[in-house]
Amino acid sequence: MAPSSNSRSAGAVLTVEQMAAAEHAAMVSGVSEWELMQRAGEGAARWVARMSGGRTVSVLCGPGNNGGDGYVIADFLYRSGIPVSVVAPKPPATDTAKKARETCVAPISSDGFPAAEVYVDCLFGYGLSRQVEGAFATLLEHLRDTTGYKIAIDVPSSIASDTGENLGPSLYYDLTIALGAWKRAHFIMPAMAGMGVKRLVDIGLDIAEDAPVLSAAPQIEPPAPDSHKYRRGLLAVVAGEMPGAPLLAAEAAMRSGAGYVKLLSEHSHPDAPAELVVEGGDLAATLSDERIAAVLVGPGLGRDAKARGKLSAALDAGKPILFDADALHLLDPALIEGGDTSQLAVTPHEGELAQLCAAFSIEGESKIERARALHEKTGITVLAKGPDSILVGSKGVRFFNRGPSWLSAAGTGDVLAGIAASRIAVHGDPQRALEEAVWLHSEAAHIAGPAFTAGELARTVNQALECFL
Ligand SMILES: NC(=O)C1=CN([C@@H]2O[C@H](COP(=O)(O)OP(=O)(O)OC[C@H]3O[C@@H](n4cnc5c(N)ncnc54)[C@H](O)[C@@H]3O)[C@@H](O)[C@H]2O)[C@@H](O)CC1
Ligand SMILES: [K+]
Repeated sequence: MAPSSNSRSAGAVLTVEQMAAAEHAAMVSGVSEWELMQRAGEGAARWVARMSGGRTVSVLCGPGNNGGDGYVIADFLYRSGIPVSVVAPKPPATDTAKKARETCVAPISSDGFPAAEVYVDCLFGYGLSRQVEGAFATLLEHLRDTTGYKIAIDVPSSIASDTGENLGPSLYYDLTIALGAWKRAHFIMPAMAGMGVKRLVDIGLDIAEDAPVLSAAPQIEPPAPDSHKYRRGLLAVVAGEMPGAPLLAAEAAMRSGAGYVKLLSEHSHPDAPAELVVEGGDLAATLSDERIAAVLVGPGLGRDAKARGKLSAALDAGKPILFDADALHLLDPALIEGGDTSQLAVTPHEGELAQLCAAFSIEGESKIERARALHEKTGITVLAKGPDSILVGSKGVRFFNRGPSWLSAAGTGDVLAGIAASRIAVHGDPQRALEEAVWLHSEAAHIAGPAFTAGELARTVNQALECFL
């Protein structure tokens, strides 16, 4: 029953089409759908058994193979001595689910909603294709209103796997057990917020290595023993009209690994910390310093002709650049034409991503499609940030788990930009830097506790670094 050891499904985040193709490939290679369902059902049942701790379990089964998994789970639990029953408003519609029901020794009823302490939702998986109605909707409403421990198998039964769209009664689960591979909905808001803890059951699928994946925690290298401030990375933060945002970014950057952070500004900054070097003068001349390893431009920049001139000077310097905030409203095809875009990165939120897509004539139905199209058209590494961040670069697509919701505060985007730019200055790899930045930002928020300010968050990043050394 155990999947083969050369399974390559770990971390992949698939569409329904990719999932069906992976399962089809397994069947072509000689693994039957029944065998896959056994692996999925038994793997999920082991989690359910562990979480139920002897409490009564009710399994809700739908007509497709998600329901089939439900019968396998119920059968496994029953044979393990756990008190379990099944509710299935309709009989199975697939041969494999029929076989699972015929094999299941747990008691099965077609109506009612049994009182239980643990509920396992197997009404619909990635085959959900329309609004949930009738008896299935009634079951989900009961499930929503009960106080029991709720487990979704593969995906919550009213959530569309590719888009995260809600197609029925909306409810919160304590645990969601993905089967074979993650689906996009597992990392799309607001669907992700209703899934509770997420776990993945490997069923031995062989998945293309370039498939999008869930980001794994980075390993951050401490400075080499012979490091000095320039070798550790000199970051230039280009300031503009508003002083606060670049200062926040610089505060975070100083605590994210760069050996030296300079604020390039024509204003005086009496509030700047003593460790931050503030440098005026001609921007193009200053940026020509070959010791500068990376440039951050955008926070507090402004959006007028002068700001555009600064953007242009930064691009002419030919360094790795991170563009954020106002810079994302100024970037266009003419500005980047002829440059090496592989060393450029952007960190747009939803609105800024829409702005970039308009500027670069890009269409896409979802955030991932827009981010991917922007990267493919420009070569720029794109972190579409938010509670459901998606990173697209030359190494492919990375999804992330949700960070603390306390991050929804003014200035936290400037902190993220500072961290990411600092990491670029350290090693020069924009995709790796952005991935590290998402983790550091999120971990810093955990450390900072509730209701932190952006400044407090920026001053916590060095503590977050310690978690990844
Ligand atoms: N195909 C495979 O090889 C495997 C599939 N597995 C399971 O199979 C699931 C996918 O199975 P299916 O493709 O059969 O799909 P589902 O079980 O998700 O449900 C699809 C069935 O429900 C019907 N349906 C869709 N939306 C409906 C709605 N709103 N109201 C009423 N009926 C609706 C469809 O017509 C179809 O009969 C996965 O999520 C996973 O749980 C696992 O057993 C692993 C192996
Ligand atoms: K389900």
